Amino acid sequence: MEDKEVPEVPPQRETRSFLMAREPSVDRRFRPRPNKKMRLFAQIQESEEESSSEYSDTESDYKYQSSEAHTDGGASCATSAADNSSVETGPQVFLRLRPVKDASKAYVVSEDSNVLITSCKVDSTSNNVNRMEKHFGFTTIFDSTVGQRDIYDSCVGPKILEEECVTIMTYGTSGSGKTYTLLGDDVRAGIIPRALENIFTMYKDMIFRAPKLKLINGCIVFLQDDASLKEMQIRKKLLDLCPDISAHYQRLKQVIDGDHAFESKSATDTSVLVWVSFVEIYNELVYDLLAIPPKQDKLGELPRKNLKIVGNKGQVFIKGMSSVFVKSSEEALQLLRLGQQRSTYASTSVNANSSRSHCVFTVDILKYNRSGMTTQSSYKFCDLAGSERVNNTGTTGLRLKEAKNINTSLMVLGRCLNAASTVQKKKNADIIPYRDSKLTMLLQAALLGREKLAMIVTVTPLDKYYEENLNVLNFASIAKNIIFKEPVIKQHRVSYCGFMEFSKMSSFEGGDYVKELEEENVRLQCEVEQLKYEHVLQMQLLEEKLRRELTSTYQEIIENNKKQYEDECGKKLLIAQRESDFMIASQKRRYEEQIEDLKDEIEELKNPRSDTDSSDDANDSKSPIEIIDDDE
Ligand SMILES: Nc1ncnc2c1ncn2[C@@H]1O[C@H](COP(=O)(O)OP(=O)(O)OP(=O)(O)O)[C@@H](O)[C@H]1O
Repeated sequence: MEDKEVPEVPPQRETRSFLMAREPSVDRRFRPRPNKKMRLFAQIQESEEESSSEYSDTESDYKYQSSEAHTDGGASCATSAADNSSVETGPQVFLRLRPVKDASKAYVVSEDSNVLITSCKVDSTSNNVNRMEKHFGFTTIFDSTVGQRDIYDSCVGPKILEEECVTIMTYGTSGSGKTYTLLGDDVRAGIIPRALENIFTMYKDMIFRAPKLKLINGCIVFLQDDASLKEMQIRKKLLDLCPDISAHYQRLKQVIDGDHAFESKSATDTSVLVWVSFVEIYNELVYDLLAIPPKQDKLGELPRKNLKIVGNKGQVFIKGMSSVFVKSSEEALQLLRLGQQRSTYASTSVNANSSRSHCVFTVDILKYNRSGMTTQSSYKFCDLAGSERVNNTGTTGLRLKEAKNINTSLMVLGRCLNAASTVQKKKNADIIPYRDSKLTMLLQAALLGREKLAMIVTVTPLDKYYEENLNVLNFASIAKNIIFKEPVIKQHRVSYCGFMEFSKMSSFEGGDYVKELEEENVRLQCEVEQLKYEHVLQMQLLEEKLRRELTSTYQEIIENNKKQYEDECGKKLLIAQRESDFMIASQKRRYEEQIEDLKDEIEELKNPRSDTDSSDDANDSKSPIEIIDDDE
């Protein structure tokens, strides 16, 4: 059908928009192939040479190092394309359908799982073109029954094994499962935790324990002892800020180990250093999600500094971005969680926990070989914020501003992909407009075909999202049509003359032995540095322990004294109480006696003595006893 409708060389081709469904179908299997494939890289290179200093925000103090040898620890920074292959490559575009109740019948997956056929059965689109049956081709389509393990094995696993520079992005409408695909949940680990586990298992025996090499402003730099120590301190500070995920990590690891059998590499002549960074692009501003907060500021309250994306001679980097040295997948995951806590989420009408920013988590792997060659491979995991309808969803205020920024940057991404896929057709190719948004500036290496690009498109197969899904699918089909004829650079290579001074050594007799000794010396120096650092840490821990012990001893003494004092006081109180009871009792007795006396007195007063006497006399007279007075 397309063969007839699309002329091979259209006289005036309409600029395609990823926002509009393409007419009539976009399945590239049925479309005519251009006779000549584009040499995208060459054209871009040319345009970039002209404009490498044009960025509005590229005031960089970065100096691109030439390929000549540096003597002071610098690199001969010849980014090499030695691993180039001259085959045509393009982005891999996968489709993942989210499991939903009452899935729409408008989406049908072809038997070979490569083509999605859409046709509007219900009246969920106003656009007649959208009602037509359309075919969208993908590298692979994962229906809602496909789990996280298979997604990883198809989309990411092979790329980790190939040790290339890869950008993996998730794209889709809000709530369709982009973040779920990348991160997963407590039990269903996503792509990133699996990739980290894969990387650290693969390089298990090669992981270098001290940060001696670092990617600074796009170049691999050898760190002197003090700089290396500083990196260790930064790393410790950040890890201290991270949430404790040990239980969660153990659960995830168990799941991942059950799902995959990652293999370890054994290369005794290579050391591997792993660094991670995490940024978000929120309202067209770039924020570092792994920045150390200024002192006394709590998490969440830190004043966020907007960072600049800098480009220079094909290298893209974020000026001042934190890159953290990690020794295990757990540490990397801890930092990922920390960044996640700091990134911008909000509740929207379609997702209670919607990402309001584009997040890019990068894992840089630096490999130092005994030969003096250092290579770098990077994995960028990019969680794009969901495209949203803003017109009739009642979105207002900050959410509206966010949604507009998200949609604009996604539109620029669509334009870049469109430019990349059409540039082959025009003699004077359009420059890919990657400078029109922060997102595309950051991802330019992938957009220009210098790094591999894998896109996982997520779709919620419900009737109500039909039109939005068509936009997403059109976007995906544009990406799927890109062909990079120019080879993808698999790894950036750097030779470290200042580090090892191999060139000097090789001219001596027995140079190999000296080389080995020299290398051993560097290794030992690093170990000493590591031990020093661990010693400082141990001292700190010891001091802390001692303080705790002293505190508990003194607390015990204080408690004992208090108890003793209370006992004494109790005794004294008892004695005083007894004394006072005794006093009261004796006083009472005295008063009672006095009362008795007084009563007697009263009695006496009531019955005076005279009466008594007369009565006595009367009694006497009556008495039969006669008193004889002897004296008389
Ligand atoms: N394949 C899936 N299987 C199970 N649950 C899923 C799947 N995809 C998405 N979900 C669930 O759907 C919800 C929304 O997913 P998620 O947050 O990943 O969407 P999103 O595309 O990142 O959205 P936003 O762009 O708004 O951030 C989550 O609760 C997630 O667990």
